Amino acid sequence: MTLLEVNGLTISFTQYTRRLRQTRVQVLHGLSLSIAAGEIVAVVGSSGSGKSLLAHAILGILPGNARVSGSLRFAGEELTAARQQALRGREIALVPQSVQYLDPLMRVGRQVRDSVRTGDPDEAQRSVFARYRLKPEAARLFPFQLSGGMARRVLVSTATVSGARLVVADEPTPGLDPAVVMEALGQFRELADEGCGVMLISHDIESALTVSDRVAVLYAGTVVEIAPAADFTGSGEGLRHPYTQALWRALPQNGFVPIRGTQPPASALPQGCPFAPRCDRADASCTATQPEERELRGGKVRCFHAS
Ligand SMILES: Nc1ncnc2c1ncn2[C@@H]1O[C@H](COP(=O)(O)OP(=O)(O)OP(=O)(O)O)[C@@H](O)[C@H]1O
Ligand code: NI
Repeated sequence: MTLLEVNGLTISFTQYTRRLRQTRVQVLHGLSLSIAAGEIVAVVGSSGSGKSLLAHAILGILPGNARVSGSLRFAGEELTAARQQALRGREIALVPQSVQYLDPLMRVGRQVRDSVRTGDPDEAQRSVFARYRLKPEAARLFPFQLSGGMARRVLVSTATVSGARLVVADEPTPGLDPAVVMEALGQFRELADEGCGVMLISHDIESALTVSDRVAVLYAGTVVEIAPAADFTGSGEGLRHPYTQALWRALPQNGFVPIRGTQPPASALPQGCPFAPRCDRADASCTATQPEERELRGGKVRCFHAS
């Protein structure tokens, strides 16, 4: 069953120039993806590609100056602002990037109990702490007293007790102990195996692949490819988009081949394909027009040349 459907999501911000003139900068462009119950979809892409904006749009927590178009559907019904508010922290939960999202002045046990939607909050908090190997005494700690690993467990506890059907996990802060990252990923896999849909936002394609079913690759504010995780193998010949292949080949075990150039900023996008300036296969059609998204070999791609 499709839990989440994002269709043609476009987001722009009003910005003021020095002379107080208003300009609009479009930061997400016609972004589409879906997540089924029981599935982990990794959303990967470099800094500034639009991952967090996508998450915030789904949760309905974009800043007030954002203008949004396109459609969001949850369990077959349109996600209006009112419905987002009703479902947030209940059917749709965010696992934020860091403990900074917890209330610094409230003991973490209380914060987890406050997220419980059905049943006895004390019992639910005790059992979720046991499930994630948090000692009962940890409930009395404040966020600043947690180690990185404990913090991740508390954050995932909050989402778990909420009974959410869709979990949107923004990547753990880079620099987190690899063992802690693997543990957090395992917890998301468990939630998906219990029937949740999980959006796993990550910089780190390699670790995300260990638990994901499909991967959506973001570049300069749009999805350039959606691929089954199994396509990330060998020299990447099963992948569809040159950027995805370049990301794959940039990994140490695949030869560390660097990608030349940088992702263009939202305020200075090229007219055609945003990846064209960095792409070996780009020709005149690529620099003239932005490719539409199309289906290819069980995935999706935005590239004229992919076959
Ligand atoms: N409130 C805002 N006003 C204007 N532009 C914004 C705002 N929030 C984000 N942006 C821009 O939107 C783009 C996407 O930002 P986003 O935070 O989604 O990136 P990201 O992929 O999550 O990056 P990171 O990996 O660094 O977290 C960036 O170019 C950013 O500058
Ligand atoms: Ni982000």
